[in-house]
Amino acid sequence: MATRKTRKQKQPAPARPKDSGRLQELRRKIDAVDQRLVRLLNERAGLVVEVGKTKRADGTPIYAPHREAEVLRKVLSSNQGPLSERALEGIYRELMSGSFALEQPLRIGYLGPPGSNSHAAAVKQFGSSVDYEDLREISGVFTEVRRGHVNYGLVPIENSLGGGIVETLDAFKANAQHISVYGEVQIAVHHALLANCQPSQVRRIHSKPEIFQQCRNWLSTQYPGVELMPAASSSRAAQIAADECRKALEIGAEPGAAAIGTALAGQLYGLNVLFPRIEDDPNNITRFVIIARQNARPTGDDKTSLMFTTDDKPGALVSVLGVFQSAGINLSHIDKRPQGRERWTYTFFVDALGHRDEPTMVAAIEQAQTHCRELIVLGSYPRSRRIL
Ligand SMILES: C=C(O[C@@H]1C=C(C(=O)O)C=C[C@H]1O)C(=O)O
Repeated sequence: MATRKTRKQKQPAPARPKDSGRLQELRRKIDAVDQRLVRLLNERAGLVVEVGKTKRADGTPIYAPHREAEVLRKVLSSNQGPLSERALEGIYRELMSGSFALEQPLRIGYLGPPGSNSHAAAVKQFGSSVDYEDLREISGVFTEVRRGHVNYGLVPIENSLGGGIVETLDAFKANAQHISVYGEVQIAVHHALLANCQPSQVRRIHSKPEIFQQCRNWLSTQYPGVELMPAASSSRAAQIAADECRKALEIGAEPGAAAIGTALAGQLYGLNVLFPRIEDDPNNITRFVIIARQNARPTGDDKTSLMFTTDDKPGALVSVLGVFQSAGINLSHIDKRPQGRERWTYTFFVDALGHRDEPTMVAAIEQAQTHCRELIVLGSYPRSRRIL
């Protein structure tokens, strides 16, 4: 008996709508513009190579935040659209990242492992043409910058909801003589609950203590009795939770471990997003500082970070702050940490608007010093007004 072959009828491929003549013409024009853009980008790159030679000859730092601020200001002010400022800034940041590779490859240290908020901030600031080194502790970022193993470091300094990041402030106390604040970066931060179980099975949540703080209301409503486990970073927390889940599954137990971190950390370490955006404030912003072994030049719109310990007498702090008030210098940030040697004495951290080379700032710092046991200028750097 002849078997009937069920031959699949070859279906004709669905007809792709033909690009209209208008679309083809527009794309031809885009291709021509791209050719011109590539030539122009390489003309710019050729100049950057020359800048790099000059810098290497006279020892000028490769990364120049004052110049980047100027480039961005000029570019954005000449933009007449329809490209948005955000899009243009993104393109220029990546372009300037490419410049580093042409001048001298840069190595940036951040609080890792990959997938942390520090990682996101570093990539937004320095782009994809630099090398990154993920470090395990904030203090490690300071050490590696100090030792010259990385050119620059990026560390969180404060969060709009939770306030100062104590490890960073303490690391400044330990390294102030050797490290400068060289720049600042602000990023919008979103936290996700990451796990490999059902929401009702979560028993333990790992994260950085500051992140628990930023999700405090959400956690107390959704997970009142759950164990909160501190980790060095949110991405480290995701690694730990993923390991615990794996081990629980191996012995047939319920995987009750979760982490609060970025959705990217979930992807990297194999955890699902149970709940996205669990931060109590949807406009949650973290400010990071770039640390270096050199000082940044003035741009006309700068900040100066100061660290000081006052004399132990009534009104000492008011006297220091009063100096800046009298000089008409605005203060944008104040924080404090226990000084460490004597009980109930504090080290204060203040950001003042202006550059340390400006005469009014020079005079104010000199005057403030007379009210302090010790005052150290941590650095002056371009003020960042944008949230990346
Ligand atoms: C080219 C330079 O080096 C770097 C790259 C820049 C650029 O591509 O425009 C700007 C500042 C520097 O961080 C420079 O200093 O001018």
